Amino acid sequence: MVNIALVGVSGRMGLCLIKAAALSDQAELTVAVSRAESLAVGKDAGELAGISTLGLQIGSDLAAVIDQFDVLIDFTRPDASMHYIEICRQAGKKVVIGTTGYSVAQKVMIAEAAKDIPIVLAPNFSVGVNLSLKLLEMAAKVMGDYTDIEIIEAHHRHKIDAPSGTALRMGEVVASTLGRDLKDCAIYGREGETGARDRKTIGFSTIRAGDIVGEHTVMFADEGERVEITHKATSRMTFANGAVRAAIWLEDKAPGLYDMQDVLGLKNC
Ligand SMILES: NC(=O)C1=CN([C@@H]2O[C@H](COP(=O)(O)OP(=O)(O)OC[C@H]3O[C@@H](n4cnc5c(N)ncnc54)[C@H](OP(=O)(O)O)[C@@H]3O)[C@@H](O)[C@H]2O)C=CC1
Ligand SMILES: O=C(O)C1=N[C@H](C(=O)O)C[C@H](O)C1
Repeated sequence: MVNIALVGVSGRMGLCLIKAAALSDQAELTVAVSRAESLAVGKDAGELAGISTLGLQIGSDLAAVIDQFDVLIDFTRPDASMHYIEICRQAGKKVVIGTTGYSVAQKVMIAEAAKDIPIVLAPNFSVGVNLSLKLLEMAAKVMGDYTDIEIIEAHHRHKIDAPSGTALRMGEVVASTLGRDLKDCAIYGREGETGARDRKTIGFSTIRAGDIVGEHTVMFADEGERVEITHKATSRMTFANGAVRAAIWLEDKAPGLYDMQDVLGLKNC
């Protein structure tokens, strides 16, 4: 049994993660933490998530309960997450990170922490998106050099980062398959007199509307035909179940930086 700690429990993902951990027969939720100012502190984690009482009171200090878990799952905000990761690094605890929107410097700090502890970092924990990343490699190999590549993503109105972490990862996978660097070829939106399209660019378009859980399409467009690879998430439980699966997978892993492709065994497919 893997003992799991959750931070950011009152967030959209936090609430789903409480349910996913409670439903798992290989994991147990032993720690639930919110920001000190959160109204969730002191409540029962199960009641907060709208399931049965779990007998687990939500706290506000991860370091104080460091001996009570094996793996931390973090779906919060970049700055908060760096704080939680550092606490785990110092205590030798494993971490699953779903937070997106990190700066380049923050990503370097996560890679540094992974020299001391095992970390799974993934912008998307759904099986379908990780399968899509493999399909994108194939599509890029077959059509990428002669098609226009566009990535379109749609999310709910509360999302604070853009493009989504998943869209950026899709762009990185396509760019690296084609021997390009996403930094040099990404176009983040267009306006005004843009000129004709440069074939080597990868375009990103972002929609923020209503309660869309998460939708991604990558288009490989030629004259006369186009291929579109699309993933649509309709429930956040798909991400939460994937994160709990990653936490269980981490149990016997050595320090290092892993992703959901490692967890699903898709790396060498
Ligand atoms: N990898 C994946 O599969 C997925 C990743 N995500 C990512 O997970 C992250 C969280 O998403 P979501 O649950 O929708 O976001 P929410 O805004 O609903 O939740 C974030 C939670 O983080 C906690 N938090 C800690 N510090 C801060 C802070 N300084 N400001 C605000 N909140 C803080 C809060 O919980 P509390 O008060 O309890 O501490 C808050 O509720 C995002 O980066 C999102 O992109 C989302 C879905 C899937
Ligand atoms: O904020 C979200 O909601 C989501 N964020 C992740 C991302 O940025 O890719 C994954 C998912 O699409 C939902």
